[in-house]
Amino acid sequence: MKNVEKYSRSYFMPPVTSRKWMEKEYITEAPVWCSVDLRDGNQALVVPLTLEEKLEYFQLLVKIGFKEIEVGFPAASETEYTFLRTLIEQNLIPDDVTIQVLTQSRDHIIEKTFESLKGVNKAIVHLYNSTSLAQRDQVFKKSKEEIIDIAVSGAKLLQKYAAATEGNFIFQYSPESFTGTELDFALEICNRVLDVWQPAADNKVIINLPATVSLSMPHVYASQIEFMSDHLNHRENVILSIHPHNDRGCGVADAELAMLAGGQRIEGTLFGNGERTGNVDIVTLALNMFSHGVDPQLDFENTPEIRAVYERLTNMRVHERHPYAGKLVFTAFSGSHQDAITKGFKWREGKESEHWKVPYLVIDPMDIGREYEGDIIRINSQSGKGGIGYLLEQQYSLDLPAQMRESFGYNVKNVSDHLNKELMPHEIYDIFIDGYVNIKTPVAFIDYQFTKHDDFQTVLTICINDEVQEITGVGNGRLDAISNALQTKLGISFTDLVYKEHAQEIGSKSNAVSYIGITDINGTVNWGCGIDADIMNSSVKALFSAVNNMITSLKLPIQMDSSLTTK
Ligand SMILES: CC(=O)SCCNC(=O)CCNC(=O)[C@H](O)C(C)(C)COP(=O)(O)OP(=O)(O)OC[C@H]1O[C@@H](n2cnc3c(N)ncnc32)[C@H](O)[C@@H]1OP(=O)(O)O
Ligand SMILES: CC(C)C(=O)C(=O)O
Repeated sequence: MKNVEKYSRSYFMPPVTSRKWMEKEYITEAPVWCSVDLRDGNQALVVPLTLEEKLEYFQLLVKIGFKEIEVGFPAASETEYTFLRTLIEQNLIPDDVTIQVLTQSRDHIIEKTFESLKGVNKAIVHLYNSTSLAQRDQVFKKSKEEIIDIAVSGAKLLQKYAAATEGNFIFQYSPESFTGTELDFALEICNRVLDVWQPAADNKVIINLPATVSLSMPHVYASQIEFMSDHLNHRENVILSIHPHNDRGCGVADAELAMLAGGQRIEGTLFGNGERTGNVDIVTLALNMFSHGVDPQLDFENTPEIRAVYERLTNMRVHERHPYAGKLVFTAFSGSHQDAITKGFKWREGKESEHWKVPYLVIDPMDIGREYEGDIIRINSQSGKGGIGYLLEQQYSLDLPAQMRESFGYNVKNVSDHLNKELMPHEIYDIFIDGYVNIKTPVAFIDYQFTKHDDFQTVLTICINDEVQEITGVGNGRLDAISNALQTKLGISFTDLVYKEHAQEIGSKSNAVSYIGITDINGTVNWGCGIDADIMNSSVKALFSAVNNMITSLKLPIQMDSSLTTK
């Protein structure tokens, strides 16, 4: 790459080693979740949400189970202000939900923020100012002490306005651009704010350490969080919150490691909407926990519905590969994956109380509102017999013999390859019906009669080229008698009959399904299937289908025996 010398690492390692988080294996309990969809998410949209959209989105967040929701930046615009007033005046905030509002450290903005909160029962007031070296030098052009003054004066203003406003207020401070801030300075500014607020057991304060811009690998952020957690004043009365963004594609990893490192609360959004590459995705974080058997305390049992509401309101799209929620994330097109998944499902039958272990599926898609049909096995030229057979079985109650699945699987793949498209279940069904079921050309089955002495004797009525004929045969069973009649009278030969049958229940209809494979003179197995209300008819139709497929594929001339009688 040209210009690589332009870049270097612009984050700060903690002055002392902070790596205890490494010894922990996984997250054992849900953090306090705070949705910032309506603030950080909203401020990143091409067109921010309208009042009505914000109200609907708020209801969605409440339904999912968020107990803390940052509802906006009330001093930012009339919509933001009116939204908050609507929530309060129309009593739309459930008792167990605390709303949060964001403010800069400027007197008139804080004043307006408290004005917007009048009548609220309880709220978190979130104060921020930027602390990074880059912002101090380039944006604020202020010394460290002057930046601390902004934070401390804001902290005092929050106290002043809170004292003059009815309601319970929890204070939160964010050293914005924390990840670009020297750790000892970040610690100093947070401690100076804490010293103003004097948190207590019944008056805890939130310190939120954002990866406003993600600048490092996740282990660095985790060490930064652990350092802060270990050194903050009043730590026992501080709720340590984290707020990762996704600039390096590591938002989820940042959040997970930071939780191991002492983060008790997470600010993020649904599907990772938010500034630039977005905030951390709470759906992924919560379902990652769920996949480890830890209850995330949020309800994502219907992700397709949540995704639909989110997409409609934000006008953003959830990517097909988005963890858990993307349209294709549980879908296997490839043969070996389909084979393992379908075998995994079979293996699990009767063992539903055991932990989930189906290969390739981190969780059971059904647990989050996905469907087995259409969501898991889909067919194209990369697919194999396992998946194709599974679809026929699940959707059409057709349980092909193993060897037939293989042969049919190659046929279906070829069709998909030549058409260069995915095949829907009904198309696969049509290929099966057209190619294997009750095949009537060149030889159509019409009727049979049997008599039994030592052997079975049959008089078989068939039709070739619109001519109805009767032929006879003898065998040690009914099917054997028919098979012999066809071979001797039509001048064809085959061996090794493979046979399978089962009942097919579709709706109120019940049919017998038979599958027959015959081996031709070249050693190739030719398959046929018969479907009929009567089981014997289904077997005979299966045999005729297999024979017809063999005649067609070998281009055999049918030689009628002179002893045939024409009806
Ligand atoms: C990382 C984040 O997501 S932080 C949240 C960002 N979100 C938003 O900004 C969305 C809502 N914001 C707004 O609508 C507007 O910015 C308002 C209404 C808050 C303020 O508007 P304005 O005063 O017109 O403009 P603006 O935000 O550009 O103000 C910049 C000024 O505030 C100062 N400033 C910026 N942030 C802060 C802060 N947190 N505390 C104190 N001062 C600040 C800047 O240094 C600058 O000062 P200057 O005028 O002396 O140069
Ligand atoms: C206001 C702060 C927490 C923020 O949104 C960020 O730093 O990304």
